[in-house]
Amino acid sequence: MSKVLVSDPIDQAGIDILSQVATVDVKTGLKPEELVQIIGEYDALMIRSGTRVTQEIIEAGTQLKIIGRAGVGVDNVDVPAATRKGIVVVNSPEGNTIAAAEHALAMMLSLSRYIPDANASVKRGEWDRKSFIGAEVYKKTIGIVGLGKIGSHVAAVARAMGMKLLAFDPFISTERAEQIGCQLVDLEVLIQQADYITLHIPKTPETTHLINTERLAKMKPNARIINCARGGIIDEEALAVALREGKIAGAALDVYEAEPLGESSLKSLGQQAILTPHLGASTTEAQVNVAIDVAEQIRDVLLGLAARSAVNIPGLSPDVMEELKPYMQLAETLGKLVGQLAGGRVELLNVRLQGELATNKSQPLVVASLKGLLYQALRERVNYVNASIEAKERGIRVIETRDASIKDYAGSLHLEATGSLGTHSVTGALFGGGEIRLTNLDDFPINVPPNQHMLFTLHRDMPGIIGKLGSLLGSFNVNIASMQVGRKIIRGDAVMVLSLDDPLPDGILPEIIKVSGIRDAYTVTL
Ligand SMILES: NC(=O)c1ccc[n+]([C@@H]2O[C@H](COP(=O)([O-])OP(=O)(O)OC[C@H]3O[C@@H](n4cnc5c(N)ncnc54)[C@H](O)[C@@H]3O)[C@@H](O)[C@H]2O)c1
Ligand SMILES: O=C(O)CC[C@@H](O)C(=O)O
Repeated sequence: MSKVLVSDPIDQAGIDILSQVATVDVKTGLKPEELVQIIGEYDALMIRSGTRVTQEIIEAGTQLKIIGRAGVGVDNVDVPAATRKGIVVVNSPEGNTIAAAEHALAMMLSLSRYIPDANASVKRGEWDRKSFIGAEVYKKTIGIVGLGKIGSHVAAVARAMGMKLLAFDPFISTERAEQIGCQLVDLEVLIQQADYITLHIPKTPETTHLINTERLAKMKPNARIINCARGGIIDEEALAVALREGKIAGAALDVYEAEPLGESSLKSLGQQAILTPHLGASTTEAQVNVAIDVAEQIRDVLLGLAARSAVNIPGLSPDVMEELKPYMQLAETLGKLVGQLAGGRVELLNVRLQGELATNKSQPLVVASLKGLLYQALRERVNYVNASIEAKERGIRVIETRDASIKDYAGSLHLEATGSLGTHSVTGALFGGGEIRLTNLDDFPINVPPNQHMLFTLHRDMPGIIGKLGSLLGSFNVNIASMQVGRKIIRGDAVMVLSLDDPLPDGILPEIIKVSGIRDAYTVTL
């Protein structure tokens, strides 16, 4: 019989499902070294946010087939390490949506009416009605940063409470925002106009310290900010200073840069700060939802079936998967690339299967392309199961075409996306050993393997440009790993594709565009 280790507190409903097919050991509060010691016995590991599943634990898990995260965020799992070992990582993308949204709303009302402090004062035996004069949310402006599942539910409730709704989400169409009743605005506008700012975004390099000293300084003095998303999106030190100096009126946090929250200047603040210990998902309903959702997937995988919400491996039957896997990776890579070239707000994605590939089933490749396209917005929350629904909800129109007559390579995949930066296209094929090659960019022939950090320029094919760009990158200490020019005619328009060893530093892109002959430049992280 299979063995499952449950290393965080999980609702009994989940344990009951696992027990149908496995021996279940519940061992919570294990130290990392203890987990490393015992994980080798188990076929599956089920966790919440308390267990950090590091590469070391994954390496020691020689029998592991699946890691189940009873919740949304898989930021406590080394997903690339699990993927390398063929371990499926599953989550529950929606099980705690309502719980987290309601916690954010509860925080907003608690901040407005000083409920935690008023409650404490009565319990101390006081009857102080003067110190807790609150503010109404009715007719106030709420600024929602991140209009995904949780942000949308917050919007619906806030709207019903008579609030004016602003939202910032660079990956959501204006139409979708309007459907939800939100006016889509720039982050800076939201920051300056909102009375309440609530964050519902993933933590990514772009969102880390999104709320910093400068942005806090631009908020209204009566502004109140709520973070029930991820710690580190707000710079906690900067927030404590802004609250202490009265630059903003209040903050409610459920998540922290380091959890549990240790020494922190936030703790010494008065009623303008409300702190909860990562309780967003802590409702009976949400815990039952996520436990069932994830336990069912662990059970299915242990029975040899597909998982419905795998973060890293699609829920296709093994034979289809085996055949399509290299092309799925190609599609995902091209999706990531074209999504960034077209700008976040993609409206249209055209997926064309070419040559021999045209005879294949297109649906898995379309899904993989969408998963890549949405990765920047949704990170680990987008998977092969929800990619199509997420795209639909974001108003992304998908067109699938096939052209068996295009035979530049045995089989190739062409993606064209239209977004806020215009229309861009990229084609890719698989070379010997399944190696991915980018073979065309915006109709210019190229032949380059994808790289984690890439720079693309559109320029006039004339002497000196390559040298100038190389020197400029050198002056910013950026090392070029490889460079290729694609052109249709000599001294006409051309594209340059550079693979870089390092990410491009902030502020360099405008400098690149200033180089005489360069018309446009795009940076991409794969
Ligand atoms: N406190 C808790 O216990 C708890 C519980 C559940 C979820 N969460 C967290 O809440 C957050 C939102 O979850 P969700 O289920 O709504 O996710 P979601 O994927 O449905 O929505 C996230 C939204 O953020 C947008 N986004 C991405 N990058 C952005 C950026 N740079 N600027 C603005 N918007 C951006 C995306 O387009 C998307 O619409 C996540 O961080 C999740 O981990 C916390
Ligand atoms: O397990 C928890 O309670 C945290 C849940 C939440 O942060 C999530 O990512 O789903």
